Formats: sequence, C-alpha cells, structure tokens
Amino acid sequence: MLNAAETGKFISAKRALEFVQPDMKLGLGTGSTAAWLVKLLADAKSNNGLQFSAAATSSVTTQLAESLGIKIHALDDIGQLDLAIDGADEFDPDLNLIKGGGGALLQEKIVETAADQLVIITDASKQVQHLGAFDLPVEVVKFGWQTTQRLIADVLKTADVDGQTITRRGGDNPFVTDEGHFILDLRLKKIGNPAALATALTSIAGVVETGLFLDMTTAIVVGDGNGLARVQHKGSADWTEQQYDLDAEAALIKRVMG
Ligand SMILES: O=C[C@H](O)[C@H](O)[C@H](O)COP(=O)(O)O
Repeated sequence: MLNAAETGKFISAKRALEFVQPDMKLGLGTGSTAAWLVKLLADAKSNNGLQFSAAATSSVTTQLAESLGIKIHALDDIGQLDLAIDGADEFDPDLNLIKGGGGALLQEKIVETAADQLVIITDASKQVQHLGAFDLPVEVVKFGWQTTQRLIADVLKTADVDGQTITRRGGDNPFVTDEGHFILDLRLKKIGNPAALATALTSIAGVVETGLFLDMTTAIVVGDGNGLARVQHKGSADWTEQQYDLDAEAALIKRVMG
C-alpha cells in the first residue's frame, strides 16, 4: 500500500511514539515524516485515550494537528517541553543535523531548544558521514537580504568553502517563511566544521538562523521499508533494533491515512 520511503517514515514515527509518556508536553515537528507522527498521535488520542499537550513548529503542522483534533498551544503558554519529535534532512554520526528543507527551521529550533529531549525520525537515506550534501538552509530577514547574501558569500570565501548561495523560490517569488523571512540555500557539498560555520553565519546581522541543529538530538530513529526501526541515543555507538510486522500495521496505516 505504501512505497518503501513512506513505509520507512511511518515506521520511524511509530517507533518514536514509544518515547511519548501520558501527559507529556510535546513539540510537533514539520515535514512528511513528522506528519506521520502527528497522525499517529491523533490516532492514539482518539483510540487509546493518550493525553498530551502540544506546541507546533509551523503553520502547516498546526493546521494538520488541529484538523485531526489535536489542540495546538502557543509555545509561550505551554512552557518547557518534555519532548520534541521532528524529521531531518541529514544526520551525521554525532547526530548533528541539517534541517529546514521545508522552510520551518526557525520555529523548529525555537521549539526544540525548549524541549528536554529531541527525538529525530528519519530514514537511512538521510545518513551522512559529513553534513553538507543537502543544501544548508539559512533564514534571512527581507530587509537588505541581497546584502546579507553577499556577506554570506564573503564568509564562505574567508572560510575557504567553495559554495553557491541559492535564493529559495516559492513559485515566481522568493519563498517566505512563517516568520516572514526569506531562505537562502547554501550549496556547500561538505561542511568541514559545522559549529564554526554556524557561528560565522549567525554573526551576520541579517541572518536569523541556520539549519544546522548541532548537539541538540537526544535520540535518532531510522525506519526502513521492511518495517525495521533502529534507534541510537546520543553518546552511544549502539543501535537497538525493533522489527515491525507490516501486515499487522496495515490496519493502522489505513486508518491514519484516512
Ligand atoms: O523545514 C522542514 C524540516 O526541517 C523537516 O523536518 C525536514 O525538511 C525533513 O522533512 P521530511 O521529513 O519531509 O524529509
């Protein structure tokens, strides 16, 4: 019923549900993998009585969650979160990430730095040895954005990084984030020192945030198309594995797909 990629996303979201305890305050991520989580949480709420409160990382996730009966609270009302669960565009062996492929990096970083745990749900295609194969999203304010773009190019030159800066489009116009900013995607291929690059970029006044999520992940869940979920916790080299029976999951998949 689902292709291998979607099955992997479903499996990682399903495995991540095991991190959720009753009455937790949750941060809900953005993207196609996080959408599975939102659907599974809505199902657990209505069919198993799971109680939780939630803040969201984007208008898209807010809309999806509320359409499924999950009330979304303002982050400032809900306060410190117990757990945030989100997807990623890339992860490295230290569980550092590139995020923002969907343009939600700023709200994601605000929500996820306010969470005691960050669980990343993903699949093996996102695993890299060095970050940077995925273009690095950088959120910039509209005012003077082309000047900011030039200053970013200078930073790359100074750091001896051979990179291009591409303005993200949304149709004929630049893509606009939930916070009213633009996104510049940096085509770097390989980021030698992610922490130094993040510091250099965010020292430019027009840069709001980067898609480098460093030292934030507490656990990563990697799902695959055969129903295998692998989990690694920060600071451990070990993976634990759990095999799901896809035939047994078929009814749940059908139910949450609506
Ligand atoms: O801005 C978007 C987010 O950072 C997403 O979590 C990321 O792009 C991964 O999305 P997906 O699960 O659709 O691959």
